[in-house]
Amino acid sequence: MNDQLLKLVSELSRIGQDAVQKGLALASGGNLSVRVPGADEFAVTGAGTFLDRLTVDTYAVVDLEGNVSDDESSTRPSSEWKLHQRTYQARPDVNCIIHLHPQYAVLLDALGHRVRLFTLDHAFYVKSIGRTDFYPNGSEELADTAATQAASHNCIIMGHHGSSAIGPDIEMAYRRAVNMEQAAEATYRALLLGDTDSEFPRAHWEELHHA
Ligand SMILES: C[C@H](O)[C@@H](O)[C@@H](O)C(=O)COP(=O)(O)O
Repeated sequence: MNDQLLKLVSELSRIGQDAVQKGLALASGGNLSVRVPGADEFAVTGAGTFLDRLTVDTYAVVDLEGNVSDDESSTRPSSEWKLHQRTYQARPDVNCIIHLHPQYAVLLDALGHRVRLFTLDHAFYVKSIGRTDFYPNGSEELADTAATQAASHNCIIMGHHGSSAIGPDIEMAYRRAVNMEQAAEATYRALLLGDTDSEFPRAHWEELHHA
């Protein structure tokens, strides 16, 4: 791993810790990846790794063709490496992918409810949410469907499974991931209160995204 990628990996490892503290992934659930902007390879967490126990040795380096670099360590890449690879192929502007298991977002989606955006930050960071049906982890179908959704959404709910949040850098991808789950929790509470349609005012939507 070159120095630039090493620096990004240590920043990403801190995000993994935070995500676990927030309950967005349990045990070895979830996987994270990052690349140096413009690079044709990315570092992805290893299969079965706990996101709050990441070190440089728990990452694998994979190129955009799917070749795993074997000169660094014997770490096997996440079972979801194709999800990361296909998303980077679909979005050259994206340099970080955060796959977590946020419970409110997944539950609402499984029950057929749309996650609504209520606050300025939900609307600004999340903007829109794509979704996929359930496909097994590591499958071509999951990787391809999520990458197709990523062409028009920065946040995706993977049915009965988890989420994928993407961004030009680690901070933006994580802001999107946590705001999507906060919006999902707010939607859940709104439904408990009997509200089925409130959300961030459309009148302010345009100015928000063209500011
Ligand atoms: C069954 C896995 O936990 C699945 O949910 C996968 O998507 C995941 O989050 C972690 O898989 P890896 O440890 O292979 O990254």
